[in-house]
Amino acid sequence: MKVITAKEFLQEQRNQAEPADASQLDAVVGDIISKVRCSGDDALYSLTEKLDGVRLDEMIVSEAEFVEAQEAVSDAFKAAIQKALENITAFHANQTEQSWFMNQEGGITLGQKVTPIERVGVYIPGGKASYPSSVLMNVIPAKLAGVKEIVMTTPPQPDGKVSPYVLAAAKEAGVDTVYKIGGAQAIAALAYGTETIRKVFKIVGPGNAYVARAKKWVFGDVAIDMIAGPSEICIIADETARPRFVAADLLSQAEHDEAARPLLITTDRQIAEAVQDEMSRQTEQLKRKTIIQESMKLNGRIILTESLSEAFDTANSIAPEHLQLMIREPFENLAKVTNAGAIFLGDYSPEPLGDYLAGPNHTLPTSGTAVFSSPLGVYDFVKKSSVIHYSATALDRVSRDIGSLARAEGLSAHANAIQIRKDEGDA
Ligand SMILES: NC(=O)c1ccc[n+]([C@@H]2O[C@H](COP(=O)([O-])OP(=O)(O)OC[C@H]3O[C@@H](n4cnc5c(N)ncnc54)[C@H](O)[C@@H]3O)[C@@H](O)[C@H]2O)c1
Ligand SMILES: N[C@H](CO)Cc1c[nH]c[nH+]1
Ligand SMILES: [Zn+2]
Repeated sequence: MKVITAKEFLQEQRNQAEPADASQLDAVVGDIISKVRCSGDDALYSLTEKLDGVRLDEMIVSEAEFVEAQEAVSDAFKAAIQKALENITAFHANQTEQSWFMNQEGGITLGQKVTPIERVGVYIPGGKASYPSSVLMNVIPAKLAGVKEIVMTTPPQPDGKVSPYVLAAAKEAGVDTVYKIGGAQAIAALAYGTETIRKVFKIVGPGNAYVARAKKWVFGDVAIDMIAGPSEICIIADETARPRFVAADLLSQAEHDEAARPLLITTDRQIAEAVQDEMSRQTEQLKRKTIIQESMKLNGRIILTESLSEAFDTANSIAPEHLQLMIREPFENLAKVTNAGAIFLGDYSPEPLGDYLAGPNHTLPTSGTAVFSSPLGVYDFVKKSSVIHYSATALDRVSRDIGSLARAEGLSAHANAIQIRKDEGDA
């Protein structure tokens, strides 16, 4: 990976404008969305044949396919899914919100009513790898929020089936229906509906550039969780960090995608060199070597800083999806982190722990959006309504003020709705 100073890195970031292929991506995604809107299921079948190389007879996963999947996965996998499900449920249970009401003198009741979104669509990526863990991370908070119907869509494998791991996780998590459709076409189907796929009210879940662009496109017609970009990891390491661990953790995210971004920020040149060596050595042993090497070359950086404080400033300006603190006193320095999707403290809290099993969500803000957004949670699956009740006496007490405000805005019908009640009370 390229070694640069913090100053050079920040300059490099500023120079990075919109990627050159953005308008081409827009054209491809726009075309897919309009095909799905115009031709519904027919478009889904033909796009799946063209883009995934699979001629589907049926897009809904059948009960027999679920049974086949349960039989295909090992007991060890089932046990691991159970453990992950328990931990994710326990963590997210803390996020549930109740409706609340407050009473004020004179017959006033005010409140906030929390209602689950009725129907949600979950996209699970499936192009380069299959992600049963993402099924749990996206479905469990929706279940805890009380969403009535959860549908899932994911690309078919070359044999026309969905990964048995993904199906087994979907069954465990309580997904209602699974569709074998991927990419922008799946997002369009969830957003606008087709003969088979019913329109949902919110779409959640990560995906590649086509999926992300499609979510941006349909936003407004339907709600979305976020625009999730390629995976990112940023590690702050001081001289106490263990190069073998640092290298392994950087590689763990580099293997997702050529566009993944592994970043190391360190105050120590020797650590930088040792991590470089370790990364080259460990990469040789890994299955997804080509993807890893490409990601390290394109987006991997080792950033040298003068001090730990400069390291934190740099990390905060990156606002990474995952931030690992592999420094002498991680807890004591936690307050210095202002922008990060998830923060991992110490040598024994590697990022994959959070990806699979610790409990917090792994769907996190990427591409710097941690400056304004949060991990996926139960709060993403509810909406709130304000509740207002005034008695006749309570309304009478404020009628003059409302009248003044309404007249100031030139809205006499507003004033009238108040005055008419006052007149009746006075009569
Ligand atoms: N943030 C998270 O929580 C999280 C979790 C898992 C994966 N990820 C990320 O999700 C991404 C998954 O990407 P993926 O590609 O493996 O799976 P994907 O399911 O997102 O994309 C595959 C689909 O892309 C479409 N596609 C491929 N080439 C196309 C083309 N030329 N034109 C139009 N459409 C095309 C196809 O329809 C295909 O079904 C990775 O970047 C990974 O890092 C993120
Ligand atoms: N690290 C990914 C999010 O950036 C999530 C994931 C799923 N499986 C493995 N990793
Ligand atoms: Zn990961």
